[in-house]
Amino acid sequence: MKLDKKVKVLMIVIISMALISGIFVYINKENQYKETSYKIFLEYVNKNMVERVDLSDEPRITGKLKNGEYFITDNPRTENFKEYLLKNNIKVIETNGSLVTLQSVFFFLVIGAVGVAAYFMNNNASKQAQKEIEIMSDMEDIENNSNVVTFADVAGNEEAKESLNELVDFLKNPEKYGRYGARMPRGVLLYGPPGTGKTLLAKALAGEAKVPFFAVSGSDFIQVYAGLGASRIRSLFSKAKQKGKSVVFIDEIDALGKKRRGNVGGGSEESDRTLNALLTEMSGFRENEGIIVVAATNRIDTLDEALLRPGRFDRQIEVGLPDINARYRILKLHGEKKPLAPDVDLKKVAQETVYFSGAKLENLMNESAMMAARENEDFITMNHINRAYYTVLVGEEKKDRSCISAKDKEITAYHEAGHALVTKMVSTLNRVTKVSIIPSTKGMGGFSMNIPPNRMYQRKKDIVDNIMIALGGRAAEEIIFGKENITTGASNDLKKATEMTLSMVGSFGMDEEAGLINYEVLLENKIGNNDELVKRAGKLIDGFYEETMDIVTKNIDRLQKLAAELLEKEMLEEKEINEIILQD
Ligand SMILES: Nc1ncnc2c1ncn2[C@@H]1O[C@H](COP(=O)(O)OP(=O)(O)OP(=O)(O)O)[C@@H](O)[C@H]1O
Ligand SMILES: [Zn+2]
Repeated sequence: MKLDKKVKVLMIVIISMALISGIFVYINKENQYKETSYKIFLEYVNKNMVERVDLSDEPRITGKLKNGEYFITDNPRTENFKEYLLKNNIKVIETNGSLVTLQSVFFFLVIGAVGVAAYFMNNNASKQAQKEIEIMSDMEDIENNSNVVTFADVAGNEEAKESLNELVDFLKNPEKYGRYGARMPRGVLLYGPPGTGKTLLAKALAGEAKVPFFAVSGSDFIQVYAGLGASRIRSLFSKAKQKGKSVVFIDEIDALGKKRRGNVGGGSEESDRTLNALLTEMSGFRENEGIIVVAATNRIDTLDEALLRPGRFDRQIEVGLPDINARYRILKLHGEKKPLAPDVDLKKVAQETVYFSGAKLENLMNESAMMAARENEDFITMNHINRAYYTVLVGEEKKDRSCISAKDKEITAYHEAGHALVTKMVSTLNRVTKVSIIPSTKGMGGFSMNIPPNRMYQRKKDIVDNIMIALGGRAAEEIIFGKENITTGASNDLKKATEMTLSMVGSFGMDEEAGLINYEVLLENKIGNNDELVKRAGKLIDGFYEETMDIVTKNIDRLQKLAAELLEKEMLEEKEINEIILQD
């Protein structure tokens, strides 16, 4: 098929999309469902203000008030919700989906039809067209200064904030820096685990300097219609230049600028072209124009070095997981506008949320608020937070547990008790803050939450301890139920133990027999193979398992007691666990 025909197909698709989304927006405007929190909705019911509710299985439900207004709120999906409504004299209309979902079904049907039509004309064109459409839709919200974010909205991350703060003055008075002949960085790279506030920091930089914020994501550029990625980059920068001073944010930059390793694994031709366009644009604007490009990635080690050269993303700022103080501040920040009960101890919550990112902490506070609202409580209590903690960590509690046999429950109880027991036995400094055998909807049987002491470095002993903790579940299963009856429940534990053992031997030089050689370097340079490493790690892990079995066997009374308590209460708190384990 010739290119001009492809372009025609694309045009048709884009025009029909524009028409359809026009209709869609129009319909939506007509109805104007007012966003209403569930709590307010209940107030409306109590005040006898609700005329009708459209009941469905959807997560959101709609309805009409007696004053003629339409509203939309969360569907509580409780069993007697309908009865509750009827008792309050409200008309209930059962639908197989609210109007809004009907609209979207219609919407998607039409997209589907257009897509299929395009498919018949040309498979490739349709794929690209779909992508184009996605890109079109997110072009619109590129610029977004409606709710200004400032550094006050970012808790913790003090070093990153300080580093970015220097740039605020530059963004405000670029001329001043020009006068002194100072060269400001064009690009800033924020790197660190997901959800640690990188996007938030970039927004805050723009917010503090009171300049516009333009955002795109590297993943939007994957497999774009040939040449489109590059032209999109150019149009993004020309937009930014029009505004003069601004912050351009590129999330997931690794999708664009992956390290090129020979010919394999690296970026495609297309992403190379996009990356080159980005680099050209970055060196294209004058030094003191007042545009700063901020990029974010979860993995700085996979980035193409071309991106990190001077004059590009030469200022690199790590945005790490929050420590206990930062966690406390993040929790406080997200608890500010929420009615917290006096018994809520955010310091304690901060202690128990090791490895939680800012996003997870925000999620924890939000889940707690949702629970309190669902239960029509006046305040968010510690109990809500504890339950939300569970949800954030492993997913919703499975409500219907009738299908879980007594035997499965027993196995889970011994397995988790095994982890907890070994945690406390290998080091008295380890804390076990919760053990649970409540199954989650994500398919998790239970968990044992332990907090290692805060240390900058991990010692060899710490790693070995952690390997044995991971093996504790399987060891308990084998000792109680016998070699033939061990289960698949330990597969995740074995994965962790294997990873730790491999790094111990292959990366950290912590095994005398294997020596100090780093296997990653060898494999990267295609020297030798990893047979030796695998053999040695396998032998070590078997040894650790034997030791773990020893620990569990010697403490079998404690294991029995823990498991019995777990079977009775389903969830044990730190105090209860310590009482059982530390008795003599
Ligand atoms: N330090 C923090 N202070 C306050 N809130 C935070 C912090 N870190 C994360 N959050 C909360 O988490 C949300 C998500 O964070 P954000 O999107 O900035 O993370 P990110 O590092 O860009 O993640 P990703 O790498 O997944 O894109 C924020 O909107 C905010 O509510
Ligand atoms: Zn386990």
